[in-house]
Amino acid sequence: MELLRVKGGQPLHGEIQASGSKNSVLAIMCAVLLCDGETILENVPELSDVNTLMQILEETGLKCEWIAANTVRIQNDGITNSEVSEDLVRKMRASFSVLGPLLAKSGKAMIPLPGGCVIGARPVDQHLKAMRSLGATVTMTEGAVTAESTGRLKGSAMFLGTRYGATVGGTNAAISAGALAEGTTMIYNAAREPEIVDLVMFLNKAGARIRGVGTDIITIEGVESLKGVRYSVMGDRIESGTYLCAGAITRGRVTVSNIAPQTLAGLPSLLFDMGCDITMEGDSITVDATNRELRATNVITFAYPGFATDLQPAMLTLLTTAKGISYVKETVFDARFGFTQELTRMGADIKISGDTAIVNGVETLNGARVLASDLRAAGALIVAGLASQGSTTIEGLQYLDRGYESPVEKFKSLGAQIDRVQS
Ligand SMILES: CC(=O)N[C@H]1[C@@H](OP(=O)(O)OP(=O)(O)OC[C@H]2O[C@@H](n3ccc(=O)[nH]c3=O)[C@H](O)[C@@H]2O)O[C@H](CO)[C@@H](O)[C@@H]1O
Ligand SMILES: C=C(OP(=O)(O)O)C(=O)O
Repeated sequence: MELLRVKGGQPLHGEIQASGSKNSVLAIMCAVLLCDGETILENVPELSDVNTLMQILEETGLKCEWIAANTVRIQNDGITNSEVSEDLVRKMRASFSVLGPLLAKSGKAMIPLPGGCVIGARPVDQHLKAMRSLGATVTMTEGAVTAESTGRLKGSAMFLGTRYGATVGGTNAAISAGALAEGTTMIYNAAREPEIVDLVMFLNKAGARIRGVGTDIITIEGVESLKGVRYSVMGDRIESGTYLCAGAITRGRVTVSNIAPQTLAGLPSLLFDMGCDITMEGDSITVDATNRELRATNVITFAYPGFATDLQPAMLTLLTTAKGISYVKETVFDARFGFTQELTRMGADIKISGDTAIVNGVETLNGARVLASDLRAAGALIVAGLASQGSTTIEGLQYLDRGYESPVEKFKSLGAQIDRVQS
Protein backbone atom coordinates (compact mmCIF):
# COMPACT_ATOMS: atom_id res chain seq x y z
CA MET A 1 0.00 0.00 0.00
CA GLU A 2 1.18 3.52 -0.79
CA LEU A 3 1.33 6.00 2.09
CA LEU A 4 2.36 9.59 2.50
CA ARG A 5 5.06 10.37 5.05
CA VAL A 6 5.29 13.97 6.27
CA LYS A 7 7.98 15.26 8.63
CA GLY A 8 6.63 18.41 10.22
CA GLY A 9 7.92 21.47 11.97
CA GLN A 10 9.44 23.45 9.06
CA PRO A 11 7.85 26.76 7.97
CA LEU A 12 6.91 26.56 4.27
CA HIS A 13 8.39 29.20 2.01
CA GLY A 14 7.99 29.88 -1.69
CA GLU A 15 5.54 29.98 -4.54
CA ILE A 16 3.40 27.38 -6.29
CA GLN A 17 1.15 27.58 -9.33
CA ALA A 18 -2.44 26.57 -8.75
CA SER A 19 -3.58 23.74 -10.98
CA GLY A 20 -6.75 23.96 -13.06
CA SER A 21 -9.94 23.56 -11.06
CA LYS A 22 -11.16 19.99 -10.60
CA ASN A 23 -14.80 20.95 -10.13
CA SER A 24 -14.73 23.30 -13.07
CA VAL A 25 -13.11 20.89 -15.52
CA LEU A 26 -15.45 18.04 -14.55
CA ALA A 27 -18.52 20.19 -15.32
CA ILE A 28 -16.98 21.45 -18.57
CA MET A 29 -16.00 17.95 -19.73
CA CYS A 30 -19.59 16.79 -19.19
CA ALA A 31 -20.78 19.77 -21.23
CA VAL A 32 -18.52 18.70 -24.10
CA LEU A 33 -21.19 16.05 -24.76
CA LEU A 34 -23.27 18.97 -26.09
CA CYS A 35 -20.58 20.28 -28.45
CA ASP A 36 -20.09 18.95 -31.98
CA GLY A 37 -16.57 18.31 -33.24
CA GLU A 38 -13.27 18.97 -31.49
CA THR A 39 -12.83 20.57 -28.06
CA ILE A 40 -9.40 21.33 -26.64
CA LEU A 41 -9.23 21.98 -22.91
CA GLU A 42 -6.14 23.60 -21.42
CA ASN A 43 -5.01 23.97 -17.79
CA VAL A 44 -6.60 20.58 -17.06
CA PRO A 45 -5.32 19.10 -13.78
CA GLU A 46 -3.93 15.57 -14.11
CA LEU A 47 -6.18 13.89 -11.53
CA SER A 48 -7.82 10.50 -11.21
CA ASP A 49 -11.27 12.17 -11.36
CA VAL A 50 -10.42 13.65 -14.77
CA ASN A 51 -9.22 10.25 -16.04
CA THR A 52 -12.40 8.58 -14.75
CA LEU A 53 -14.57 11.14 -16.54
CA MET A 54 -12.56 10.59 -19.73
CA GLN A 55 -13.46 6.87 -19.46
CA ILE A 56 -17.14 7.75 -19.04
CA LEU A 57 -17.10 10.03 -22.07
CA GLU A 58 -15.37 7.27 -24.07
CA GLU A 59 -18.18 4.90 -23.04
CA THR A 60 -20.69 7.28 -24.60
CA GLY A 61 -18.77 7.34 -27.88
CA LEU A 62 -16.53 10.42 -27.52
CA LYS A 63 -12.76 10.19 -28.09
CA CYS A 64 -10.60 11.66 -25.32
CA GLU A 65 -6.82 11.97 -25.12
CA TRP A 66 -4.11 13.91 -23.30
CA ILE A 67 -2.27 15.68 -26.14
CA ALA A 68 0.20 17.64 -24.00
CA ALA A 69 0.80 18.38 -20.33
CA ASN A 70 -2.50 19.60 -18.85
CA THR A 71 -4.19 19.59 -22.25
CA VAL A 72 -7.05 17.28 -23.24
CA ARG A 73 -8.56 16.83 -26.69
CA ILE A 74 -12.13 15.53 -26.93
CA GLN A 75 -13.71 14.62 -30.25
CA ASN A 76 -17.50 14.45 -30.31
CA ASP A 77 -18.74 12.86 -33.54
CA GLY A 78 -22.01 11.78 -31.93
CA ILE A 79 -23.18 9.92 -28.86
CA THR A 80 -23.42 6.18 -29.48
CA ASN A 81 -24.38 5.00 -25.99
CA SER A 82 -26.48 6.79 -23.36
CA GLU A 83 -25.83 4.40 -20.46
CA VAL A 84 -23.08 4.89 -17.93
CA SER A 85 -21.73 1.82 -16.17
CA GLU A 86 -22.10 1.43 -12.44
CA ASP A 87 -18.43 0.92 -11.58
CA LEU A 88 -17.53 4.32 -13.05
CA VAL A 89 -20.31 6.12 -11.15
CA ARG A 90 -19.16 4.37 -7.97
CA LYS A 91 -15.61 5.61 -8.52
CA MET A 92 -16.68 9.20 -8.79
CA ARG A 93 -19.91 10.82 -7.75
CA ALA A 94 -19.50 13.70 -10.21
CA SER A 95 -20.06 11.22 -13.04
CA PHE A 96 -23.78 11.76 -12.42
CA SER A 97 -23.24 15.18 -14.02
CA VAL A 98 -23.39 13.66 -17.49
CA LEU A 99 -27.17 13.28 -16.98
CA GLY A 100 -28.21 16.72 -18.29
CA PRO A 101 -25.86 16.88 -21.29
CA LEU A 102 -26.52 13.26 -22.35
CA LEU A 103 -30.27 13.77 -22.17
CA ALA A 104 -30.21 17.11 -23.99
CA LYS A 105 -27.98 15.87 -26.79
CA SER A 106 -29.17 12.30 -27.34
CA GLY A 107 -32.71 12.30 -25.88
CA LYS A 108 -31.83 9.64 -23.30
CA ALA A 109 -29.61 9.09 -20.28
CA MET A 110 -29.42 6.09 -18.01
CA ILE A 111 -27.16 6.54 -15.00
CA PRO A 112 -26.83 4.53 -11.77
CA LEU A 113 -27.60 6.55 -8.64
CA PRO A 114 -24.39 7.74 -6.98
CA GLY A 115 -25.54 7.23 -3.37
CA GLY A 116 -24.20 8.95 -0.26
CA CYS A 117 -20.61 9.17 0.86
CA VAL A 118 -18.46 9.94 3.86
CA ILE A 119 -19.22 13.66 3.85
CA GLY A 120 -22.99 13.15 4.14
CA ALA A 121 -26.11 12.23 2.19
CA ARG A 122 -25.99 13.45 -1.39
CA PRO A 123 -29.42 13.17 -3.00
CA VAL A 124 -30.00 14.20 -6.64
CA ASP A 125 -33.67 15.22 -6.39
CA GLN A 126 -32.95 18.73 -7.73
CA HIS A 127 -31.10 17.34 -10.78
CA LEU A 128 -34.17 15.22 -11.55
CA LYS A 129 -36.54 18.14 -10.89
CA ALA A 130 -34.59 20.22 -13.44
CA MET A 131 -34.83 17.48 -16.09
CA ARG A 132 -38.56 17.00 -15.48
CA SER A 133 -39.11 20.75 -15.62
CA LEU A 134 -37.49 20.76 -19.09
CA GLY A 135 -40.03 18.15 -20.24
CA ALA A 136 -38.11 14.90 -19.71
CA THR A 137 -39.71 11.74 -18.36
CA VAL A 138 -37.64 10.54 -15.43
CA THR A 139 -37.98 7.04 -13.96
CA MET A 140 -36.03 5.11 -11.34
CA THR A 141 -35.44 1.39 -11.56
CA GLU A 142 -33.06 -0.79 -9.59
CA GLY A 143 -30.94 2.10 -8.37
CA ALA A 144 -30.59 3.77 -11.75
CA VAL A 145 -32.14 6.90 -13.22
CA THR A 146 -33.50 6.93 -16.75
CA ALA A 147 -34.35 10.29 -18.29
CA GLU A 148 -35.90 10.47 -21.75
CA SER A 149 -37.37 13.08 -24.04
CA THR A 150 -38.98 12.92 -27.44
CA GLY A 151 -37.44 15.68 -29.51
CA ARG A 152 -35.69 18.67 -27.95
CA LEU A 153 -36.14 19.53 -24.29
CA LYS A 154 -38.48 22.49 -23.70
CA GLY A 155 -37.23 25.60 -21.92
CA SER A 156 -39.04 26.40 -18.66
CA ALA A 157 -38.81 28.36 -15.42
CA MET A 158 -37.62 26.41 -12.39
CA PHE A 159 -36.67 27.03 -8.78
CA LEU A 160 -33.80 24.86 -7.55
CA GLY A 161 -32.91 24.58 -3.90
CA THR A 162 -32.19 22.22 -1.06
CA ARG A 163 -32.43 22.57 2.69
CA TYR A 164 -28.75 23.51 2.56
CA GLY A 165 -29.25 26.31 0.02
CA ALA A 166 -28.52 26.38 -3.70
CA THR A 167 -27.16 23.31 -5.47
CA VAL A 168 -24.01 23.43 -7.61
CA GLY A 169 -24.56 20.13 -9.42
CA GLY A 170 -28.29 20.80 -9.91
CA THR A 171 -27.58 24.26 -11.35
CA ASN A 172 -24.94 22.82 -13.71
CA ALA A 173 -27.39 20.14 -14.89
CA ALA A 174 -30.10 22.70 -15.60
CA ILE A 175 -27.68 25.03 -17.42
CA SER A 176 -26.26 22.29 -19.64
CA ALA A 177 -29.65 20.81 -20.50
CA GLY A 178 -31.25 24.24 -20.99
CA ALA A 179 -28.47 25.30 -23.40
CA LEU A 180 -29.91 23.07 -26.15
CA ALA A 181 -33.59 23.25 -25.10
CA GLU A 182 -36.20 24.89 -27.29
CA GLY A 183 -37.06 28.36 -25.95
CA THR A 184 -36.11 30.11 -22.73
CA THR A 185 -35.06 28.52 -19.46
CA MET A 186 -34.95 30.48 -16.21
CA ILE A 187 -33.19 29.10 -13.14
CA TYR A 188 -34.17 30.77 -9.87
CA ASN A 189 -31.98 30.39 -6.78
CA ALA A 190 -29.10 29.30 -9.03
CA ALA A 191 -25.80 28.52 -7.31
CA ARG A 192 -23.18 31.25 -7.88
CA GLU A 193 -19.92 29.30 -7.53
CA PRO A 194 -17.00 30.47 -9.74
CA GLU A 195 -16.90 26.99 -11.33
CA ILE A 196 -20.44 27.58 -12.64
CA VAL A 197 -19.28 30.88 -14.15
CA ASP A 198 -16.43 28.96 -15.81
CA LEU A 199 -18.86 26.37 -17.22
CA VAL A 200 -21.04 29.14 -18.68
CA MET A 201 -18.03 30.94 -20.17
CA PHE A 202 -17.13 27.69 -21.89
CA LEU A 203 -20.70 27.09 -23.11
CA ASN A 204 -21.12 30.67 -24.37
CA LYS A 205 -17.83 30.37 -26.26
CA ALA A 206 -19.25 27.19 -27.81
CA GLY A 207 -22.33 29.14 -28.99
CA ALA A 208 -24.75 29.03 -26.04
CA ARG A 209 -26.76 32.09 -24.98
CA ILE A 210 -26.67 32.20 -21.20
CA ARG A 211 -26.99 35.35 -19.07
CA GLY A 212 -26.98 36.10 -15.38
CA VAL A 213 -24.37 33.56 -14.27
CA GLY A 214 -22.79 34.57 -10.98
CA THR A 215 -26.20 35.84 -9.82
CA ASP A 216 -29.03 33.68 -8.51
CA ILE A 217 -31.20 34.06 -11.61
CA ILE A 218 -29.82 32.54 -14.80
CA THR A 219 -31.53 32.97 -18.17
CA ILE A 220 -30.82 30.65 -21.08
CA GLU A 221 -32.01 31.15 -24.67
CA GLY A 222 -31.75 27.62 -26.05
CA VAL A 223 -29.81 27.12 -29.31
CA GLU A 224 -29.96 24.25 -31.80
CA SER A 225 -26.32 23.24 -31.63
CA LEU A 226 -22.98 23.99 -29.99
CA LYS A 227 -19.51 23.71 -31.51
CA GLY A 228 -16.34 22.46 -29.84
CA VAL A 229 -13.85 25.20 -28.90
CA ARG A 230 -10.46 25.70 -27.22
CA TYR A 231 -10.84 26.73 -23.58
CA SER A 232 -8.54 27.20 -20.59
CA VAL A 233 -9.96 26.08 -17.25
CA MET A 234 -9.87 28.47 -14.24
CA GLY A 235 -7.44 27.92 -11.34
CA ASP A 236 -8.44 25.69 -8.43
CA ARG A 237 -9.52 27.79 -5.44
CA ILE A 238 -9.79 24.77 -3.12
CA GLU A 239 -6.28 23.53 -3.88
CA SER A 240 -5.01 27.12 -3.52
CA GLY A 241 -6.72 27.53 -0.17
CA THR A 242 -5.19 24.29 1.08
CA TYR A 243 -1.66 25.57 0.31
CA LEU A 244 -2.42 28.92 1.98
CA CYS A 245 -3.61 27.12 5.13
CA ALA A 246 -0.42 25.01 5.03
CA GLY A 247 1.69 28.20 4.79
CA ALA A 248 -0.16 29.73 7.74
CA ILE A 249 -0.12 26.68 10.04
CA THR A 250 3.65 26.26 9.58
CA ARG A 251 4.09 30.00 10.29
CA GLY A 252 5.67 30.38 6.86
CA ARG A 253 5.16 32.53 3.77
CA VAL A 254 3.47 31.00 0.71
CA THR A 255 2.40 32.53 -2.58
CA VAL A 256 -0.12 30.84 -4.86
CA SER A 257 -0.27 32.12 -8.43
CA ASN A 258 -2.54 31.29 -11.39
CA ILE A 259 -5.55 31.90 -9.16
CA ALA A 260 -8.13 34.69 -9.16
CA PRO A 261 -7.94 35.74 -5.46
CA GLN A 262 -11.61 36.83 -5.36
CA THR A 263 -12.66 33.20 -5.95
CA LEU A 264 -11.27 32.40 -2.48
CA ALA A 265 -14.18 34.44 -1.05
CA GLY A 266 -13.88 34.57 2.77
CA LEU A 267 -10.55 32.75 3.22
CA PRO A 268 -8.13 35.70 2.85
CA SER A 269 -10.03 37.86 5.33
CA LEU A 270 -10.25 35.01 7.86
CA LEU A 271 -6.48 34.48 7.58
CA PHE A 272 -6.03 38.23 8.13
CA ASP A 273 -8.33 38.14 11.19
CA MET A 274 -6.15 35.34 12.57
CA GLY A 275 -3.08 37.56 12.34
CA CYS A 276 -1.55 36.67 8.94
CA ASP A 277 -0.46 39.27 6.39
CA ILE A 278 -2.26 38.84 3.08
CA THR A 279 -1.15 40.32 -0.25
CA MET A 280 -3.16 39.99 -3.45
CA GLU A 281 -1.63 41.04 -6.76
CA GLY A 282 -3.16 40.20 -10.13
CA ASP A 283 -3.54 36.44 -10.27
CA SER A 284 -1.60 35.67 -7.10
CA ILE A 285 -2.09 35.73 -3.35
CA THR A 286 0.47 35.52 -0.54
CA VAL A 287 -0.04 34.56 3.08
CA ASP A 288 2.69 35.50 5.53
CA ALA A 289 2.53 34.07 9.06
CA THR A 290 6.24 34.29 9.82
CA ASN A 291 6.86 34.48 13.59
CA ARG A 292 3.15 35.13 14.24
CA GLU A 293 1.02 33.86 17.07
CA LEU A 294 -2.23 33.14 15.28
CA ARG A 295 -5.61 33.85 16.91
CA ALA A 296 -8.81 31.80 16.90
CA THR A 297 -11.67 32.81 14.62
CA ASN A 298 -15.14 31.55 13.66
CA VAL A 299 -16.08 29.97 10.34
CA ILE A 300 -19.42 29.10 8.81
CA THR A 301 -19.58 27.27 5.50
CA PHE A 302 -22.15 28.30 2.96
CA ALA A 303 -22.79 28.34 -0.78
CA TYR A 304 -20.60 30.90 -2.64
CA PRO A 305 -19.80 33.66 -1.80
CA GLY A 306 -19.89 32.02 1.63
CA PHE A 307 -16.90 30.10 2.98
CA ALA A 308 -16.42 26.97 0.80
CA THR A 309 -17.28 23.68 2.50
CA ASP A 310 -14.41 22.06 0.55
CA LEU A 311 -11.99 24.35 2.43
CA GLN A 312 -13.51 23.66 5.84
CA PRO A 313 -11.21 20.70 6.65
CA ALA A 314 -7.99 22.62 5.87
CA MET A 315 -9.25 25.73 7.68
CA LEU A 316 -10.37 23.78 10.74
CA THR A 317 -6.95 22.13 10.83
CA LEU A 318 -5.25 25.52 10.77
CA LEU A 319 -7.39 26.58 13.75
CA THR A 320 -6.14 23.66 15.87
CA THR A 321 -2.95 25.63 16.64
CA ALA A 322 -4.48 29.13 16.84
CA LYS A 323 -4.70 30.65 20.33
CA GLY A 324 -8.22 30.52 21.80
CA ILE A 325 -11.47 28.81 20.92
CA SER A 326 -12.79 28.72 17.33
CA TYR A 327 -16.26 27.63 16.24
CA VAL A 328 -16.59 26.00 12.81
CA LYS A 329 -20.14 25.50 11.59
CA GLU A 330 -20.71 23.22 8.58
CA THR A 331 -24.00 24.00 6.82
CA VAL A 332 -23.53 22.38 3.39
CA PHE A 333 -22.86 18.69 4.13
CA ASP A 334 -24.26 16.86 7.12
CA ALA A 335 -21.24 14.66 7.96
CA ARG A 336 -18.06 16.55 7.13
CA PHE A 337 -16.28 16.37 10.48
CA GLY A 338 -15.14 12.71 10.29
CA PHE A 339 -11.52 13.78 9.72
CA THR A 340 -11.44 15.60 13.09
CA GLN A 341 -11.08 12.22 14.84
CA GLU A 342 -7.74 11.84 13.11
CA LEU A 343 -6.70 15.36 14.15
CA THR A 344 -7.58 14.47 17.74
CA ARG A 345 -5.17 11.53 17.48
CA MET A 346 -2.51 14.10 16.56
CA GLY A 347 -3.17 16.08 19.74
CA ALA A 348 -5.84 18.54 18.55
CA ASP A 349 -8.56 19.54 21.01
CA ILE A 350 -11.85 19.37 19.08
CA LYS A 351 -15.41 18.72 20.24
CA ILE A 352 -18.29 18.21 17.85
CA SER A 353 -21.72 19.51 18.76
CA GLY A 354 -24.24 18.90 15.96
CA ASP A 355 -23.17 20.94 12.93
CA THR A 356 -20.45 22.79 14.86
CA ALA A 357 -16.88 21.90 15.75
CA ILE A 358 -15.43 23.64 18.79
CA VAL A 359 -11.68 23.91 18.39
CA ASN A 360 -9.51 24.82 21.36
CA GLY A 361 -6.10 25.81 20.03
CA VAL A 362 -3.11 23.78 21.30
CA GLU A 363 0.61 24.68 21.29
CA THR A 364 1.56 21.93 18.88
CA LEU A 365 0.32 18.82 17.08
CA ASN A 366 2.16 15.51 17.19
CA GLY A 367 2.82 13.19 14.27
CA ALA A 368 0.74 9.99 14.10
CA ARG A 369 -0.47 7.36 11.64
CA VAL A 370 -3.80 8.65 10.27
CA LEU A 371 -6.40 7.67 7.70
CA ALA A 372 -7.89 10.01 5.10
CA SER A 373 -11.48 9.00 4.40
CA ASP A 374 -12.30 11.62 1.78
CA LEU A 375 -10.57 14.01 -0.59
CA ARG A 376 -10.43 17.17 1.55
CA ALA A 377 -9.65 15.15 4.67
CA ALA A 378 -6.51 14.01 2.82
CA GLY A 379 -5.50 17.64 2.15
CA ALA A 380 -6.24 18.60 5.75
CA LEU A 381 -4.14 15.77 7.18
CA ILE A 382 -1.16 16.93 5.12
CA VAL A 383 -1.67 20.44 6.53
CA ALA A 384 -1.71 18.93 10.05
CA GLY A 385 1.34 16.75 9.38
CA LEU A 386 3.37 19.74 8.17
CA ALA A 387 2.76 21.51 11.49
CA SER A 388 3.37 18.48 13.72
CA GLN A 389 6.36 17.46 15.74
CA GLY A 390 7.75 14.23 14.35
CA SER A 391 6.49 12.16 11.48
CA THR A 392 2.91 11.67 10.21
CA THR A 393 1.90 8.78 7.98
CA ILE A 394 -1.27 9.22 5.91
CA GLU A 395 -3.29 6.36 4.43
CA GLY A 396 -6.04 6.76 1.81
CA LEU A 397 -4.05 8.36 -0.99
CA GLN A 398 -6.67 7.37 -3.57
CA TYR A 399 -8.70 10.29 -2.22
CA LEU A 400 -5.80 12.72 -2.41
CA ASP A 401 -5.18 11.78 -6.03
CA ARG A 402 -8.80 12.58 -6.93
CA GLY A 403 -8.28 16.28 -6.37
CA TYR A 404 -4.68 17.40 -5.76
CA GLU A 405 -2.28 17.47 -8.71
CA SER A 406 1.36 16.63 -7.87
CA PRO A 407 0.99 17.43 -4.15
CA VAL A 408 4.33 15.90 -3.17
CA GLU A 409 6.25 17.93 -5.77
CA LYS A 410 4.39 21.12 -4.90
CA PHE A 411 4.85 20.79 -1.11
CA LYS A 412 8.52 19.83 -1.58
CA SER A 413 9.07 22.98 -3.66
CA LEU A 414 7.92 24.93 -0.58
CA GLY A 415 10.52 23.15 1.57
CA ALA A 416 8.29 20.43 3.04
CA GLN A 417 9.67 16.99 3.90
CA ILE A 418 7.03 14.81 2.29
CA ASP A 419 7.29 11.55 0.35
CA ARG A 420 5.19 8.69 -0.94
CA VAL A 421 6.39 5.45 0.64
CA GLN A 422 5.32 1.79 0.48
CA SER A 423 4.09 0.28 3.75
C1 LIG B 1 -17.85 17.85 -8.50
C2 LIG B 1 -18.25 19.06 -7.75
O1 LIG B 1 -18.38 20.14 -8.30
N1 LIG B 1 -18.42 18.91 -6.44
C3 LIG B 1 -18.75 20.06 -5.61
C4 LIG B 1 -20.24 20.31 -5.66
O2 LIG B 1 -20.88 19.12 -5.22
P1 LIG B 1 -22.45 18.94 -5.44
O3 LIG B 1 -22.81 19.52 -6.76
O4 LIG B 1 -22.76 17.53 -5.17
O5 LIG B 1 -23.01 19.85 -4.28
P2 LIG B 1 -24.42 20.57 -4.16
O6 LIG B 1 -24.20 22.05 -4.15
O7 LIG B 1 -25.36 20.03 -5.16
O8 LIG B 1 -24.88 20.09 -2.72
C5 LIG B 1 -25.15 20.99 -1.66
C6 LIG B 1 -26.07 20.32 -0.67
O9 LIG B 1 -27.34 20.09 -1.29
C7 LIG B 1 -27.73 18.74 -1.19
N2 LIG B 1 -28.46 18.37 -2.42
C8 LIG B 1 -27.84 18.52 -3.63
C9 LIG B 1 -28.49 18.21 -4.80
C10 LIG B 1 -29.82 17.71 -4.72
O10 LIG B 1 -30.44 17.37 -5.73
N3 LIG B 1 -30.39 17.59 -3.50
C11 LIG B 1 -29.74 17.91 -2.33
O11 LIG B 1 -30.31 17.79 -1.25
C12 LIG B 1 -26.40 17.99 -1.04
O12 LIG B 1 -26.61 16.74 -0.41
C13 LIG B 1 -25.60 18.95 -0.18
O13 LIG B 1 -25.91 18.78 1.17
O14 LIG B 1 -20.56 21.42 -4.81
C14 LIG B 1 -20.24 21.19 -3.41
C15 LIG B 1 -20.70 22.42 -2.64
O15 LIG B 1 -19.96 23.51 -2.97
C16 LIG B 1 -18.75 20.93 -3.27
O16 LIG B 1 -18.50 20.57 -1.94
C17 LIG B 1 -18.30 19.78 -4.18
O17 LIG B 1 -16.89 19.72 -4.19
C1 LIG C 1 -16.65 16.90 -2.29
C2 LIG C 1 -15.81 17.05 -3.29
O1 LIG C 1 -15.94 16.54 -4.52
P1 LIG C 1 -17.11 15.58 -5.09
O2 LIG C 1 -18.32 16.45 -5.20
O3 LIG C 1 -16.62 15.17 -6.42
O4 LIG C 1 -17.27 14.45 -4.11
C3 LIG C 1 -14.60 17.88 -3.15
O5 LIG C 1 -13.98 18.23 -4.16
O6 LIG C 1 -14.23 18.21 -2.01
